[in-house]
Amino acid sequence: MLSLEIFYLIALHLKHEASQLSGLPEYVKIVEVGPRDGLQNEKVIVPTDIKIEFINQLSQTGLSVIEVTSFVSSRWVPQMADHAEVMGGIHQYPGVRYPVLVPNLQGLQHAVAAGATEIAVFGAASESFSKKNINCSIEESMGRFEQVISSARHMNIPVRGYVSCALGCPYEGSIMPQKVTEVSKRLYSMGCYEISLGDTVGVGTPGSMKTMLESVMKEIPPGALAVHCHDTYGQALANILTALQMGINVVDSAVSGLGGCPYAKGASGNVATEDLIYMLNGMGLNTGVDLHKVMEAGDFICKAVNKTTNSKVAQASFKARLE
Ligand SMILES: CC(C)(COP(=O)([O-])OP(=O)([O-])OC[C@H]1O[C@@H](n2cnc3c(N)ncnc32)[C@H](O)[C@@H]1OP(=O)([O-])[O-])[C@@H](O)C(=O)NCCC(=O)NCCSC(=O)C[C@@](C)(O)CC(=O)[O-]
Repeated sequence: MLSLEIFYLIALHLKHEASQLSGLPEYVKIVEVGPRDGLQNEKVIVPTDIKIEFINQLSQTGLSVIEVTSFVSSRWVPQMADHAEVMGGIHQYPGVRYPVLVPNLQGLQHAVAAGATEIAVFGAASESFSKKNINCSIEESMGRFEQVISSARHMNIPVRGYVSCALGCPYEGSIMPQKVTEVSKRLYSMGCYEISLGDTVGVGTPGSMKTMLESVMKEIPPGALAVHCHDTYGQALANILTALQMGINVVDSAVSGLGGCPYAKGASGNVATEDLIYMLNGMGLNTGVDLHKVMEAGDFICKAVNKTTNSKVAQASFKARLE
């Protein structure tokens, strides 16, 4: 029988077993995307006060970046229609940044009016996905992002850039690493401080991750890259470890493994933040995030949306508590 104490002793033991893997960063920054990516795909509209409470709980876990909502069309993503209320309603804790997704100038204006001080634009390495997700070609999206990034820079608003379908597309299948590199390079050249490479459908493996990163890193330093792995095929942690070994130290994740893009059918949630922290703790890598508090926030949102957690760590801990 595995008691809760034993569960934590194992976690602690793993933590003290300092990393024998070479080339890993000492600190890994986690970008929590649960309130945005995690909830955007939920069919039932989550009440605004639940979203606010969820974000406030996450803010007290040690996370330094929490992506809170997206200023997209509510006709396209109804779940994010309360973006202004969420942005205005959360308690902004010192030391925590609260970026929001913005697809165009209209989104930027609304985000700024609601109090956002950091944004992310989101492009894709797949032509079909770009059309399905933001209703324009890659080339058109680059024109829009140029306007958004230039306006944001005038307001001293840092901009992150996403590149979806970095390891595969739900409509086109495999995507050439050169295409991922080209789109990433353009966003980086426009002024994005960081490029988050999204395995939108979660089809990548450590092999394809390595090949893709080798290509992208010819143009962008690892310090300006992040990975964003959905876990559809159970490869997310292995893919993340590959990225860490290649010098990347920013990883996106969602509490309880919530998430998915409404325009990427068949994709499951993001890598669970709890599972990511457990792995990093076990390798002796610092995140500054309290696993227990993250599990509590995960428990809160899962109960609120009537879901079972996708986090293996949360499941194991819950089971241990029952025994
Ligand atoms: C980009 C658009 C708006 C184009 O949508 P469109 O229909 O082509 O827009 P439009 O410019 O033709 O305007 C049509 C209407 O939309 C309105 N509109 C126009 N812009 C906005 C805005 N910003 N906010 C609110 N409303 C807006 C505009 O005012 C107008 O309203 P109307 O006159 O008909 O009443 C639409 O396609 C859209 O909102 N797409 C967002 C899709 C989305 O949010 N997907 C999920 C996020 S991406 C993701 O999850 C992947 C990621 C980032 O996690 C990484 C990974 O996993 O790979």
